Amino acid sequence: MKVSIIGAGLMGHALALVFAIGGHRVRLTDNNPAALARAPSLMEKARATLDGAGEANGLTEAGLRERVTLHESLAETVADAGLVIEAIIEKPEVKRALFAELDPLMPADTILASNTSYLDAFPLMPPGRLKRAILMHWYTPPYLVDLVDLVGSPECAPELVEQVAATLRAMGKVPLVMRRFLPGYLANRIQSALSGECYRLMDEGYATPQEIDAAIIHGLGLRLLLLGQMAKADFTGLPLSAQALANGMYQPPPPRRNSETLDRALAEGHTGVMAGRGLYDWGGQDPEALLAERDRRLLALKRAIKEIGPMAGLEDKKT
Ligand SMILES: NC(=O)C1=CN([C@@H]2O[C@H](COP(=O)(O)OP(=O)(O)OC[C@H]3O[C@@H](n4cnc5c(N)ncnc54)[C@H](O)[C@@H]3O)[C@@H](O)[C@H]2O)C=CC1
Ligand SMILES: O=C(O)[C@@H](O)C(=O)[C@H](O)[C@@H](O)CO
Repeated sequence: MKVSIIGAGLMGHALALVFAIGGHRVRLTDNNPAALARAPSLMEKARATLDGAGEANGLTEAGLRERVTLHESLAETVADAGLVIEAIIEKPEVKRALFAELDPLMPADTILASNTSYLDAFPLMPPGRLKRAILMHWYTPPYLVDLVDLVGSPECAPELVEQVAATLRAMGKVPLVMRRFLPGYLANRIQSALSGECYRLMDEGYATPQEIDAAIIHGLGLRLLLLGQMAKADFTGLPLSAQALANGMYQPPPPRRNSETLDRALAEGHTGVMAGRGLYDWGGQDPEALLAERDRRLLALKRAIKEIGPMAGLEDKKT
């Protein structure tokens, strides 16, 4: 399939690699030339890491350069595209403007997808595109995290969503088709609840980022990988779960649209790994080296999980 990706940032470049590994031809664009220019190095670094673990599906460096081409022109990027994936900044009006710009440039039967984390992108799209419009939300890094949230627009036939899901399964991904739009899908909603509590704990001085992550890594993480949260409740015993709810001792933080901890970090330019510092100080380590180290460890963990097999979730793994 001819796949066009708009946005070559943290997600866009990685999605281009995912589809190239899946055997598709990819055209990638970005309205920031520097971001577009950086994409090949980021993709090759990740490809080499995957290849080192036998997870690149035989895609060579030369093959990557051949399968993923960079384009400055939006028209060139989406000409005769079967699937266009929008992976630009999470700002509704910027997405709306892009969809309007794309509309006359794409073939009538192109499937238009958005990688939005939370937005209802369908009202941002031209009405004539909605019959073939979906939300296709990936998790970073998408070449390692297999979950892909899929939501068809209210006008999109379920058969088309299933066709996209089948394409993703053929790429080894795990599409989770939602019956209707819900901001944040499943995993992002759970992650948002978790993040909301983490920001409260930091903002109110209860914990540092390192303490929070230690609690998750040494407390919650192991069981989540094997049982998720619902099967874990079964092992805990549902009476306790119900009693804990009834006791009402845990009150989630009131919904807020900012975090002082995040605001302070951003004000100091600490935007994350790509800037060398976020909530952690990464000691000026090369971002691409950090991403590669993350990927190497995730690959080893993913292999172990696959060998052990989860005891919960959609497939019958309760062995
Ligand atoms: N960062 C993450 O972990 C994840 C992000 N997402 C979603 O994916 C989308 C992209 O996120 P990131 O890759 O993190 O952002 P990013 O900021 O790393 O990349 C966005 C790219 O889009 C480009 N761009 C902005 N406006 C454009 C336009 N009009 N035309 C062409 N290019 C344009 C920017 O130059 C930038 O390079 C967002 O909707 C985000 O919510 C989804 C899953 C995970
Ligand atoms: O974690 C991910 O990769 C995805 O859930 C995302 O959409 C983004 O990280 C988002 O949750 C950030 O708020």
